[in-house]
Amino acid sequence: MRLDGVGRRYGVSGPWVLRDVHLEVPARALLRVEGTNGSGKSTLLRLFAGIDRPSAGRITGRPRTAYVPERFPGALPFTALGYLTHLGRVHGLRGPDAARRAGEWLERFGAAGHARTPLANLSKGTSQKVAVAQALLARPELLVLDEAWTGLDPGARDVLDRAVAERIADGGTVVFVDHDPRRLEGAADARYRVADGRLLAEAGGAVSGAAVAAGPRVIIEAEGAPGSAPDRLRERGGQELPGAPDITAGPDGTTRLTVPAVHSDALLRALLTARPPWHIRSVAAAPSPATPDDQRITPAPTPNAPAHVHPHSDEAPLP
Ligand SMILES: Nc1ncnc2c1ncn2[C@@H]1O[C@H](COP(=O)(O)OP(=O)(O)OP(=O)(O)O)[C@@H](O)[C@H]1O
Repeated sequence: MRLDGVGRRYGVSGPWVLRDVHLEVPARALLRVEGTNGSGKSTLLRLFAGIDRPSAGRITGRPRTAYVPERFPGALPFTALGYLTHLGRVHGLRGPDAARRAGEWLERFGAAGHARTPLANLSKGTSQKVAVAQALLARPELLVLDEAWTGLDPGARDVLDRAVAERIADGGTVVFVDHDPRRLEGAADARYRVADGRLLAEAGGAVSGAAVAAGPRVIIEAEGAPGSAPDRLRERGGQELPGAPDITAGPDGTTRLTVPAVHSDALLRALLTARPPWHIRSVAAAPSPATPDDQRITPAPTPNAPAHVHPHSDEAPLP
């Protein structure tokens, strides 16, 4: 998708909230948008999402897009499952597929018990789970998240982190706004700031998703507790873990997970906080043509976390 000279103002003579935005949105990338309150982030995300039109310039090459708005219209006359099934059909899924995926996402977010609850009666957090699930249902090529983590419990926040990694591993692009600087910290391929109506590229971003995939990689050797068998992880191709690691058998019964370096912290966190937790044996830079030696960069346990972490009871188990 491409934005050429895009501007937006509300009303014919209102002030320009955004002006002269030029951006090529790459495939397979995570883009972060920052800015102070009222700077125009949500305005930009609504344009990305295709639910608003620019007042100037044009947007071309729109992929299949889904959007989690900053405020979810919760008073619609549906149950949670009915709403998600309906949205699945709107996104082009066949009836039975829509209902199945709707149920799976409610389950994944720990909200299956509210499948038959009317949207208007859901708690704020459960309502937010439904808002996020509707966007993930149809595996969009472009996923637009406007403060989508707000109100989610820690387990659901992890599920969303993993879903973001899955979309990117699947070749998609995710654009997100979040006021917490730790959200997906270090994982964004590019960072932008909206200020004074302009979209500015921040230093440290602007690396393409393809560059992340081809860039430095980290090998984690970990030992799974019974019940988190490596085979099950491998069957799923690691798609539900941060960074969608390649998973193979390591030495001495360990599991070897190879992941782009930018996702390694998130992956370590997911392993250490799994129920039951994984034991990290080693973390090493993957050999590359430039650095042929497999340099051990940290022995087990990792310096920032004990080898065994007793996970918070809200943490989601690994698949
Ligand atoms: N529908 C609208 N009609 C008129 N003005 C609007 C409308 N939507 C947004 N604005 C104005 O556009 C400006 C940018 O708003 P926007 O919601 O995009 O900011 P934001 O960066 O997302 O803010 P926040 O961090 O508080 O969510 C604000 O001055 C806001 O009042």
